[in-house]
Amino acid sequence: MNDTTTPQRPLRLGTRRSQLAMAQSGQVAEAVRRVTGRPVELVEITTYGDVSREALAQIGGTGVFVSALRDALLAGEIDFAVHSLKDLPTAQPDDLLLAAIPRREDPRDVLVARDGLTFGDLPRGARIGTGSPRRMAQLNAWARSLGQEIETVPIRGNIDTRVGFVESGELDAVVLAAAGLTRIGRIGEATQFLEPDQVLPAPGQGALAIECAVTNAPLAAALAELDDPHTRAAVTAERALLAALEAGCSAPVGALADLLASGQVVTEMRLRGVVGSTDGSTLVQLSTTGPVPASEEDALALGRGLAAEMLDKGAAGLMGERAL
Ligand SMILES: NCc1[nH]cc(CCC(=O)O)c1CC(=O)O
Repeated sequence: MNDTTTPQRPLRLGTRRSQLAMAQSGQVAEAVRRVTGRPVELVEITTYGDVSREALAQIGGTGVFVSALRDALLAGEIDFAVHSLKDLPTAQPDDLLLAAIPRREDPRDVLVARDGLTFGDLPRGARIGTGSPRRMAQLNAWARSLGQEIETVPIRGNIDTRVGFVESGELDAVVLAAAGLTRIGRIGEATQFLEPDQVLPAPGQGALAIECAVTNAPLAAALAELDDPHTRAAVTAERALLAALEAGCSAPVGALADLLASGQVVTEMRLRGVVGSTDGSTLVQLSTTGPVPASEEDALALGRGLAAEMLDKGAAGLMGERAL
């Protein structure tokens, strides 16, 4: 066990500087202190995604927020890093390990609209800000189904910036992840939680991933105490669906796995997936249920199976689109 005679050096947690990254790193740091009994210090790292003014979709690849943290891990400059799971590319590098995926926050998207409005109350021609093709596709499809007219406006920036477009009156509403607002203490500004039947979240949304080098087995073992197996199974299925569609984080793909229960007893896992054209004219939306995955392979198979059905229904033709 711990050697109590020599003081242990702090564990170094690499984090981006944004308010959201600092909030989630702070929360994980506290949990890691609890399970390891060691001090944890935050090491700030600037990523390309933080400094680039290009639209994310134009930078192209997934993981722009992630690579600088991973470089620091591999260089031994930090001991572990915390990522928003939905920002992680689906392919895991061999030399890095997702040591823990803690229990996830509410995975839903929320609307932050002026004057406390909900989606159905928005006036004709309302301008809704989002840079995400997934959100655009589903918001436009939802509006069509209600006979409503909206305009989706591509924006990016941190949470402050995006909510700021509503406060300034430039936009009628923006759509954000509930989890991000919750982590920075601003979920009270949401005017509506968007139900997954209307807007499926991004694969992995609301979940965090705690990553360390595969070579650091003692740390990986300690971090594993923070893992939530149901969250891990769910996000593994969601990300397998994304990978099998050969889509990246800027693709118009939503996915959500959840547990179905009969009384208190968890019976099955349900996986829902959607891919659509950004104008909302076409959506391929499917759902499947199966036994709660007992292994990573089972979870991968659930996601791949649904992706195959979606491809059968024409999903591939909807994936070429890029935001902006
Ligand atoms: N794409 C940016 C991003 N990455 C993670 C979150 C916060 C929510 C989460 O942890 O899933 C957000 C903000 C948002 O989508 O509103």
